[in-house]
Amino acid sequence: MTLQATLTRAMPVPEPIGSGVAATVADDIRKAGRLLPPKELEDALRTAGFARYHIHHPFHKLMNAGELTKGQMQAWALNRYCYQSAIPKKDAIILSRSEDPEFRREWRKRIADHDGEDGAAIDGGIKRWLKLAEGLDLDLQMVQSRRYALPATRFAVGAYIDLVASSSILVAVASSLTELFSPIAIGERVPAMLARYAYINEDTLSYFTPRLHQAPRDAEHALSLVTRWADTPDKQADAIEALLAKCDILWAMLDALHSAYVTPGAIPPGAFIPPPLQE
Ligand SMILES: O=C(O)c1cc(C(=O)O)c2c(n1)C(=O)C(=O)c1cc(C(=O)O)[nH]c1-2
Repeated sequence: MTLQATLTRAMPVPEPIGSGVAATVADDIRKAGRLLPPKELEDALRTAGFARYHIHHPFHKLMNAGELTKGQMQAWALNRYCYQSAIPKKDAIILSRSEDPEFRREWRKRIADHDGEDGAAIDGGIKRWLKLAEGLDLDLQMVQSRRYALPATRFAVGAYIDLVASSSILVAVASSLTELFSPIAIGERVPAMLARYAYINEDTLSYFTPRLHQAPRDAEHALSLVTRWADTPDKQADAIEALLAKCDILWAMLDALHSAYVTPGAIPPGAFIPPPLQE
């Protein structure tokens, strides 16, 4: 099935809700000291997380509206490579923190998804992301060096690594729950990119095809663990706050892109400079 066909069967997009709800739900749980039943915790995570998800960011809205220049699209791909390449490292940290072989067996699939398998015979997400970068005419060595990423991108990615390394394993796992929403983001982004940017084709976007089944598989696993492990009101609040912290990390990366590449004259010294006259 083509990527486009897969996406036409994608899930409906929920309406965003006020972010005030997201900000207070963890506090309310802590204050009330009432343990939510698993289904209510799941609903709270979904509602609070989606309200703060990067799908609502102005940079994503510009992208989906077909309003990014090619240089801005390149900046997005180059910066997001930093995130993509850090994902298997943060998953290795999470693996290393568990004593449970069953947990590790399931979680290590995430590393294979990004690093590839069978001596790289099966491409992983990192290689597929580079294919996207190549399709956007970026120099791959420049992308892989990560040297030209924005300072805030590097700080945001570092914050994700620090979060999973320094918190409880519950918080580390809960922080991955933005994956509940990534199929919605991909479902909007891919058809928009194919329709609105002449230089982008399905081959360039092949990164996203496996994500449409990997992300729901991973999110369901993480959600079942979080709803089981969060067995006190404080742990439930910790899980919600972890998801919101991760939303902030994703949001900060897009803030950085918007500030550097949409505002004229704001590219930080040393960061990627789009070639002139690219539209
Ligand atoms: O395209 C997106 O909007 C998007 C979002 C996210 C996310 O929400 O964290 C991930 C991805 N993609 C993705 O491709 C991916 O591999 C991934 C791993 C993780 C994670 O936190 O473990 N998030 C995401």
